Amino acid sequence: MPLTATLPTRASIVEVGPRDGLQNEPGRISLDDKVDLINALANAGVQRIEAGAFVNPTWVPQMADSGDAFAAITRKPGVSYSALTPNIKGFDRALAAGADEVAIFAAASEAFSQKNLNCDINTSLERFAEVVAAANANNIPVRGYISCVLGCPYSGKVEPQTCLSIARELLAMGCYEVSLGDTIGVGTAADTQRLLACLLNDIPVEQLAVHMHDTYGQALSNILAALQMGVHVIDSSVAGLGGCPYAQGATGNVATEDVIYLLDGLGIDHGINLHQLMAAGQRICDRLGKRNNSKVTQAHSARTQKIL
Ligand SMILES: CC(C)(COP(=O)([O-])OP(=O)([O-])OC[C@H]1O[C@@H](n2cnc3c(N)ncnc32)[C@H](O)[C@@H]1OP(=O)([O-])[O-])[C@@H](O)C(=O)NCCC(=O)NCCSC(=O)C[C@@](C)(O)CC(=O)[O-]
Repeated sequence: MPLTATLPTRASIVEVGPRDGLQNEPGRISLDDKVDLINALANAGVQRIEAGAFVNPTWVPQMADSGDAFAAITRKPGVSYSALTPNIKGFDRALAAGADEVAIFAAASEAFSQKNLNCDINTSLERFAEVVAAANANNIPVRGYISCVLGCPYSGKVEPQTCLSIARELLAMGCYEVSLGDTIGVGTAADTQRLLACLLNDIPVEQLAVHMHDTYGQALSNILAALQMGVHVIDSSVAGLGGCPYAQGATGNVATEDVIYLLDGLGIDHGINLHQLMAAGQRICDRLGKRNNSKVTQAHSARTQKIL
């Protein structure tokens, strides 16, 4: 059977570069650069953009100006601009900023929960339930994340069953979708299949997304494994920006440009203009003075000696 026969015909990208990407940048990022990146992503056709995080600013200083970023972007009709909200204080800030959607983020390991949220998993879920109730009251959709689904930087192996029970709780409290994060990019396609096989016993595929970091170079094969199992919402970060401040050595998410190239090759619709996306990714890398981690952009610029 041809590979494409088993795949979805359309996929949706959740662009996390302005949040997951920039949160890990060591240097200062100007508000103008952030806003320019978010606008450029929307203009390239990205319809779901995680534009900031209303977390404790002493924990993640790069996200401290998220309210200013939301105020300064040019909102494109049809685009959802979302933000991370770890607690009710974060939700109130997101609401005031006009976020279209918020995201709560649990971990599949106690050790990571403590490092990332300063509390255990149960306490984090109690806080999230408050956020979801407030979001429901304001008609704001809530996305749930689970970090460390394929391994934890502090405690190692994570069982699919643990992820399933947290996913069930996030959905039961009112999340419309759960994004499965391989936060440290250690999983392989076989691990991804095992995890999804467990979750799909109980959760409709429409409620799952994958969020693959590329530390071990496995992200695209993990995404292909997920597509083969019907998952069609994929988180990615332009130019492969990022990492996780609480997972030392973890590199960025899979580059959005590389996911788009894969989807194009598989004949899966996505609605994003690859050239505009590459230009947006290169511009933020130039401004940050860092290497572009998109293999597609690297190949393209080696061939043409320029972007665009
Ligand atoms: C959960 C907390 C807030 C607990 O942080 P805490 O320090 O335990 O909070 P607290 O309740 O004890 O409050 C301490 C101070 O922080 C303030 N505060 C408290 N909350 C907020 C807020 N929302 N916004 C602004 N200020 C806040 C609060 O008002 C107080 O201020 P003070 O009285 O001292 O002046 C903290 O641990 C935190 O912000 N964690 C988030 C860390 C983070 O952003 N990590 C990266 C994102 S997760 C990730 O990258 C994984 C993901 C999603 O991408 C998926 C994947 O890759 O797998």
